[in-house]
Amino acid sequence: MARYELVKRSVALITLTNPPVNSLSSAVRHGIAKTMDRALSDPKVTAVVICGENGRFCGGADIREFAGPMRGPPLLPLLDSIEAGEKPVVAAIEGVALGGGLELALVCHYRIAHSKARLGLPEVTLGLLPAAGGTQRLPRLIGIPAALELITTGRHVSSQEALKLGIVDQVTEQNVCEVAVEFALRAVAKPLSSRRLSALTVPCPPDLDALLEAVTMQIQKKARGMMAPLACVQAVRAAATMPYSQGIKRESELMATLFNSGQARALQYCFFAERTAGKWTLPSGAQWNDTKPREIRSAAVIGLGTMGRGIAVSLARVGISVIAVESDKKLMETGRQMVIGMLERDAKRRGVSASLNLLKFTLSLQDLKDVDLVIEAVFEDMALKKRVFQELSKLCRPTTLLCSNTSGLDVDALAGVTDRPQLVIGMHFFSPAHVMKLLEVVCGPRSSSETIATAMSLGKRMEKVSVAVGNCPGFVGNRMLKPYSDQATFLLEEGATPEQIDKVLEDFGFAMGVFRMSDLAGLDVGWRVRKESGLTGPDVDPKNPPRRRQGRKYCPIPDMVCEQGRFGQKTGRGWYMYDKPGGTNAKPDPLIQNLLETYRSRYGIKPRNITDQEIIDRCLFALANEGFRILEDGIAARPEDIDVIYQFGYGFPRHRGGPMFYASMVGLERVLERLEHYHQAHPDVPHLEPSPLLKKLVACGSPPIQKWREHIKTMHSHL
Ligand SMILES: CCCCCCCCCCCCC[C@H](O)CC(=O)SCCNC(=O)CCNC(=O)[C@H](O)C(C)(C)COP(=O)(O)OP(=O)(O)OC[C@H]1O[C@@H](n2cnc3c(N)ncnc32)[C@H](O)[C@@H]1OP(=O)(O)O
Repeated sequence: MARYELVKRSVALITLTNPPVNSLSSAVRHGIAKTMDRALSDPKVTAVVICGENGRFCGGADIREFAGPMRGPPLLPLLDSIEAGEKPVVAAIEGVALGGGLELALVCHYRIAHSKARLGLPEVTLGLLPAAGGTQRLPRLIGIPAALELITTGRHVSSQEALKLGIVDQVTEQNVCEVAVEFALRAVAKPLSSRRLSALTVPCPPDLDALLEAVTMQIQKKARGMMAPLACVQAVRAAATMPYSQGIKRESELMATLFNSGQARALQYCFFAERTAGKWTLPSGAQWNDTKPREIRSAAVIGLGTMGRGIAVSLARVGISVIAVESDKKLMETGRQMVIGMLERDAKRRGVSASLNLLKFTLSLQDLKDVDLVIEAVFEDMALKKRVFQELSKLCRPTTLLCSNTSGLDVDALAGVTDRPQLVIGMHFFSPAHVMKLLEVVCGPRSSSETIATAMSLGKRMEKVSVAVGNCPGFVGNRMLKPYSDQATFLLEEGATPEQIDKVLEDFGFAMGVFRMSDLAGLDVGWRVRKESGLTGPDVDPKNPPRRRQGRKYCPIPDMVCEQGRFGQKTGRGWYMYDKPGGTNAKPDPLIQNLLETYRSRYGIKPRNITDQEIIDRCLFALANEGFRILEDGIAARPEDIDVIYQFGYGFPRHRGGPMFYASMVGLERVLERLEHYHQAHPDVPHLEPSPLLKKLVACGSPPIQKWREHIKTMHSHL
């Protein structure tokens, strides 16, 4: 796990060998301890270079080890002993030096980085802090303000920025090990005392308290409810105000409070969930690592509404030539200007030139005959989409992939009107598509494995987190949204207000509460869907009992809000009021309060005091319950996929893991008991009836989330 070689007769070259990222597992720590002892005790050795195999210095502590008992040499004393050694040690940083990897580099007396390397202390993103001396050494090296920013955000820096900040001593484009060995030879005669960071005094800004206060306030606003960034601030404060020996104790104490916290577990779960999500398998056995995706050089986007524009930008900025189609000249011109503006702003932010030459705008579908892939993003209307797919099927060459950006319609029905159902797939982007990281890849029963591989790989190329899901109304994300938002509107009937519910959900950590989100998305979208499905509007049978539709409970309040022309932010009124149409500053509206009071008195509902806990339980357990049904229906392959979708598509707080992880943390027995309780109180709400899978898991002793799949295995997969 650490290879030892003697090079240039007197330099010990220690290579970490733990692919893929050379993480500091117990075996690697053991290897470092052994090889360092050998180097320090061999009189032939005058200097040491530490590097990592396969072009990566070190990706930090082995995160998988955090879940079990700690074995092997502890990292902190091991690193302290490297720094204290009497022979110069040089870190040769290639690829990454992250977390414990950078902490290892910081105890080396010199650091040489390759020009393409990235460095950082990302522990905060895992709910932790850099607890192998990072919070004490980095401020001593680069000062409090810069260290505070890097440690509290977990941001990676390029080697060029690291050089400017003073983190590394030299950046090279050559072989970094060879450069480091030469450097080490030159360092042999030089004194080491000034190179031991723990012995340096911290350059302390005069306004330390004001700085720490400002950063704390920023964190409370941006990373609401998260413990780790605040603990990082306290650790850096210790570096500024205490000698190293005390600061390091404070660092360990703060780490101890974070280490076993639910937030750390959730964030580490998210780290692995995100990586697992891309690994799809079909019932046929075809899977992500044995199916070659097609190369996509050219694409077309049909429809230049909000979604189409964002999709066109996402494609063009990764070098794919795009033909954008609109049906009307005026709409096409507006779309063209918007896409060009978005692409230019995006390029400016990234410091690259905008790839405007890759864009073409047209009114004719005929222009699409030679593209590799088409993404349809027209209005959410099945008849219209079918017409488009029929035309595409006639026009495009037989090998062109046909994708739909539908947010919930039947992808297989679209496949059915084409001559190539195996090349049809859903690519469900989230709005705004050039910003949101999530892509649901909706696999129809006839989508071929090559088509799935191509859509997944295209998602990755567009820097999306892509999740393969099965085909059912609403797929995963929007299907789960219904029970969640239904609970919120039922709570309005019973006595809650939109602002109360939103505050509870936002305090839980959601980026936006359900009503604010609905105002942003536009209330008319759901209204149209409800009208089309006969839940509201003129087609509803007047004999239908009030507040019941299709044999179950129905809350007409959202329809009543829409009937008043209140469609959300775009009309300046929705669940809230805004300064103007398009405004974003939501204020409670007395008219909504009146509407709710009138509604309750019309139906004889006596409003009651609803607790925050009830709001959380009913909204989130209904959400997770549908997630269990999605798992048993085989629409998502694993709970991790659902959680990734909710985090990246619906603003679920990452430090809570996602709806399924949250349910597992609360305890499945409690989720089951609460659902049973609420279903008893509302027997006409089927979404509250506990799913068979939830019951089965509880009956099996509530296994950890990573084991749920074993209980779903026998069920049918729709992927
Ligand atoms: C009361 C009790 C008190 C107890 C106190 C206990 C004290 C314990 C003391 C600990 C000392 C602290 C040490 C340190 O401060 C803590 C850390 O270092 S935490 C780790 C910090 N590092 C990171 O966050 C980096 C994470 N990795 C990445 O960002 C990326 O993987 C990468 C390195 C940039 C590479 O990216 P890619 O090339 O895209 O590759 P992947 O991301 O797909 O990864 C490939 C593969 O590797 C797995 N992996 C990556 N990093 C780690 C890791 N650090 N540990 C384990 N595994 C890792 C990843 O999951 C992928 O696996 P695969 O999917 O292929 O199975």
